[in-house]
Amino acid sequence: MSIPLIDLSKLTHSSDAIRQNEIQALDTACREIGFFYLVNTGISAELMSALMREAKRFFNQPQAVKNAIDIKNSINHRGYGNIGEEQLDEVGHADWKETFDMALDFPRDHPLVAKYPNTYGPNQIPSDPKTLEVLQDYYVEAFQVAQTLLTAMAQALKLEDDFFTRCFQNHVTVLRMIHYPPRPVSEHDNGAGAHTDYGCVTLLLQDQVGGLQVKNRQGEWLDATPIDNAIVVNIGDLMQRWTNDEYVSTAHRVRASLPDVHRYSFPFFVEPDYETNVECVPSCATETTPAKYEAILSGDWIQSRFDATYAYREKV
Ligand SMILES: O=C(O)CCC(=O)C(=O)O
Ligand SMILES: [Fe+2]
Repeated sequence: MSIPLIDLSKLTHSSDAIRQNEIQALDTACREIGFFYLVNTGISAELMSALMREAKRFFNQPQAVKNAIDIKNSINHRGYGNIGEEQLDEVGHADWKETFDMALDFPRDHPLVAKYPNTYGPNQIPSDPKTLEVLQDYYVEAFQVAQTLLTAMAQALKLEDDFFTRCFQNHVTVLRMIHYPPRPVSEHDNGAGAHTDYGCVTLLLQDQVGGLQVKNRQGEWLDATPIDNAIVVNIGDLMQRWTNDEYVSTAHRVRASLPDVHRYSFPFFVEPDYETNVECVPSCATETTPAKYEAILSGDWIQSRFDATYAYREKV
């Protein structure tokens, strides 16, 4: 089985036949592999390359400048993460990558910050205003893509159109920049260890270097070879739980960079409001397959995954 391709523009097409056909293809992809390429996203090639350019500039700054916004100083997980700070595969080795995370910025006096200080709060921002502007523009456009996708998924699952999107009033969607620098020769070869994502869906923009691999149901690692201007989408654990395991959250990893190659990627982790009650969607439970999981608040789930340092276990 290979990684299917979905055309976002067809998911909202005025022709019923074209739209239904694409929603069906999306549904099949979510059930069978939990990964697909998304094309015609509406995000301009210019914005994608601007993001790539700003990431290079950001990570190329002196270490002290990046450390000034170290994620370790943010209780709500925003800012810069140095090489070795994250290990996605508990049986492997720390990931050879540096990161930057941002989400919606909530002022410290916002009631949600008082209630959930580890989830909501201010960003730690890059000092260059151009970098921030591009990150914010991309965040807005990627979020539009996410809303279209989540609407189509609701339609595929025979739910109200806004079943998922209405849970994004105070959402905690994270835009991450990742830099996989050239690495010294070592027997420890992961760029990012095998893991599943813990949120709803992830939209990943990657450069042309390659290295992302997806484990299919046969247990084979497939290369998610870069396609120009396409975004790689995958289902996360929260969506798998929400759909009673109908939609699958699939293990993936990034092979180590080559000794002289830099790789950049931009996951957009789409995660609903903390207080979203995640319980089996009505169309995914039947008499023969009743709901498998207790209802849980989305934020409690995400936090439990954060807290279990090495919990990003490969499941497939
Ligand atoms: O860099 C990539 O291609 C994938 C990164 C990833 O899977 C993650 O950060 O969850
Ligand atoms: Fe991932």
